[in-house]
Amino acid sequence: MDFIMTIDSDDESRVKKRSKKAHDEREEVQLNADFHFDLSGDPSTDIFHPDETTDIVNNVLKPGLNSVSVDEIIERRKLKHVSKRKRSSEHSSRSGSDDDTEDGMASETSDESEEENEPSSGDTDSGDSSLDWQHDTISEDDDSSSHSESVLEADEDRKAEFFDTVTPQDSHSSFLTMNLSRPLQRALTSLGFVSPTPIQAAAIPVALLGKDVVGNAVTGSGKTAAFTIPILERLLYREKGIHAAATRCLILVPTRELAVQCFEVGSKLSAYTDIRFCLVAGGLSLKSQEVALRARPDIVIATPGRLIDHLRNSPSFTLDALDVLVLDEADRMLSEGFADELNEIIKSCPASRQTMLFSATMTDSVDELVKMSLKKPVRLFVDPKRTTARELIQEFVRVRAEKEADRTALLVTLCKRIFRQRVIIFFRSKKLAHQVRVLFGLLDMNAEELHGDLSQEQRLKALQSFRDGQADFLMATDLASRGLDIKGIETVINYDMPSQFEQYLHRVGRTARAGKCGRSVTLVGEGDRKLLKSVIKHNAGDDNIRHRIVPPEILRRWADKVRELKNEVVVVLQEEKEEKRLRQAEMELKKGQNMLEHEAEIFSRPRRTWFQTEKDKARAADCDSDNGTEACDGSPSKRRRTSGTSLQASVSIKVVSQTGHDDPKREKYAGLSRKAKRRKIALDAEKESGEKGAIDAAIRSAKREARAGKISKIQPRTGGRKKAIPKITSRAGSAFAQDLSVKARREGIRARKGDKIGGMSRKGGRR
Ligand SMILES: Nc1ncnc2c1ncn2[C@@H]1O[C@H](COP(=O)(O)OP(=O)(O)OP(=O)(O)O)[C@@H](O)[C@H]1O
Repeated sequence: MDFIMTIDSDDESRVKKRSKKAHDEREEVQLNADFHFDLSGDPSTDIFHPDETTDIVNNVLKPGLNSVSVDEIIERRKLKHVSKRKRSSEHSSRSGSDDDTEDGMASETSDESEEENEPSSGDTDSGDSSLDWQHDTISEDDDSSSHSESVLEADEDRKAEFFDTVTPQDSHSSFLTMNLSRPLQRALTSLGFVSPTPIQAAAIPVALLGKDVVGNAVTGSGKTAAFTIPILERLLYREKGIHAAATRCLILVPTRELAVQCFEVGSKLSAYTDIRFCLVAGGLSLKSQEVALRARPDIVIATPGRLIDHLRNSPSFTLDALDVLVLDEADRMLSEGFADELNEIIKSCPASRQTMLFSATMTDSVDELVKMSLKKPVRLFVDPKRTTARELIQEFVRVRAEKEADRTALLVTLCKRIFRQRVIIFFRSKKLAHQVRVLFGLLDMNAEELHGDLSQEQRLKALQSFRDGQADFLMATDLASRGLDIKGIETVINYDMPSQFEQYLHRVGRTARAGKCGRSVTLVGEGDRKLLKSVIKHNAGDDNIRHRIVPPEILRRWADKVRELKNEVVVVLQEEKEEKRLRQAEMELKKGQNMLEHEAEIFSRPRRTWFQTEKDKARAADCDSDNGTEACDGSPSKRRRTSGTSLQASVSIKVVSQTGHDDPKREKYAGLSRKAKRRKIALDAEKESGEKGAIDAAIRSAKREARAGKISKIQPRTGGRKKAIPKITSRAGSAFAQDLSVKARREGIRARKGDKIGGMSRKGGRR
């Protein structure tokens, strides 16, 4: 069978049209004659020898310390370079030589365009036996896959027992048939959302039933709106007024960028409502978040660490009135070592909540999380097999073992000649992403970077610049691989193959979103054979796989250029480091001055606390430093293993406690009401930790006093006749006193203060 297509001009037409020149520049691409992999070689190498830059880059980028940006340093270097060249060209013209030009790049480009008009003869990878490569790949895989598929089937049966089988009766091809309130309909129209995506059509009615949901669909399929719409619909019916204000929904996401994005989507969808959101992400001002949380926003969108910080240290903030918990990109949160944080947060939520868990990829640890935190969830796997979007064309460029040193030149060649704008490039390490960004800058290519070595401010700025089209390239680590929705990304380039297939899916999922076309290009090293097989196997389209070959003579030209700039990159990094040191010294000075001036005030502030003890924290930090990883970025397998172990440990504790028998704590408080249990826990805590326990208990009690009623609890109207407040005890009574998915013909009705739900009469609304 022939699976891999040759790229010809027709194929290219699926990518957004570029200038004719750019189009003409595309190389002739042929199938590889003898594509052969061995399992050695690591594509994730430095662009330079590691010794040359390790120290420099490791120490260069620290949050908010650079007074002079890397762009300025690059410009400075370029200027120096140009004037040097000018001098040497003057010198050579004086000496009668005409073999050099004023600007190296100009000569390079004109030379290259001449060359590009020539047929690309001499391709080392040309030939016609790519079928063998493909055939070999698929047949090997088939043997092992039959076994794994039967294991999967057994797994599916096991899961079927655990999940709810509710299926919504109507299939919705339009939002209009979902009976959503008018403010929501208006927002959907203004966003241009006419029909729900498959995951939205499946999830919204079920979520309105109040069921727990596990949602899985391919990247870019609209999962964010799938959980936001039902939440907003419900909140329109919440009780209102100053005493009713409470945080009723919590959306947890793994990265700060995703939190910001989710906040934007939520704000747009709630534009015509009075529902208030609050963004609680790390890296942003703690103080202003505290102030915002004090006002008890309806929905909090948070990253786990920062949320815990507020739970522990913002006295008025509590999750006691929470009705809905959303875990978005749950597998990423677990793989990034947030298992303990998630446990802590879930413990702080009322058991009566509705929980929705969404991700494009599901892992075993997510299964465990589902088991421990969801109640008989409805499983909505819109796309059961792990696949890419149908509209995605996936290209692969082979990097032979002996050509690994030219990987960067290969990337530069692709970006100079073919993929020139709206390109996101993924790297395994922050260091490499930064180096290549500097190199692109020196090559006059407009690039930004996005990874965990930058301050939050720098990260958001880079993202905005790329969104706005000011930067053509975004150099990113896997920090950006999840969930980010940037309009019009044409190409995703994987500088190196990620270590896991899920990671690959998320990376390439940054393009070809919401039914649009897109292209991914992956540089495949000799050691990536296994993953390449998975990718080809899970390809969703019919003929979406391509093998691209870069003409070697052009590659050679760019490789020379990259080598030439090597020292320049090192100098830029060195200058950056010096800038940073200077800035740090300034900061230390400022810090010292502040201490002298405000010592009394600073020491009078209460110490912030954390859910882990200092010992636990140190242990976790030790693990991190052993693994050479940093939170929230990159994802070397070792860290993943550690997190996995930690999750398993915490999961096993939790699972035991669910079964009930081996948990002494559960035995101790068995049979008590929730309120009595809390009181007892508070007393115990007080006994255990003396004064600190007393303070904590006092805070808990204050929070309890300030807690608002549940959404459906009707408060007496002020000024009017008092009505009896219905006592609601059950889960269904709290958040979903009625099945909101079946409310008939009530479009256009806004919830009003005092309206009743749950089958009770409504004032001013047709039912
Ligand atoms: N019903 C709809 N009609 C048209 N466009 C939609 C609809 N729902 C969502 N979109 C658009 O689809 C894009 C992808 O949505 P979203 O980011 O929610 O996808 P996702 O499934 O969460 O992706 P990922 O798995 O990568 O996080 C967004 O630009 C969004 O505006």
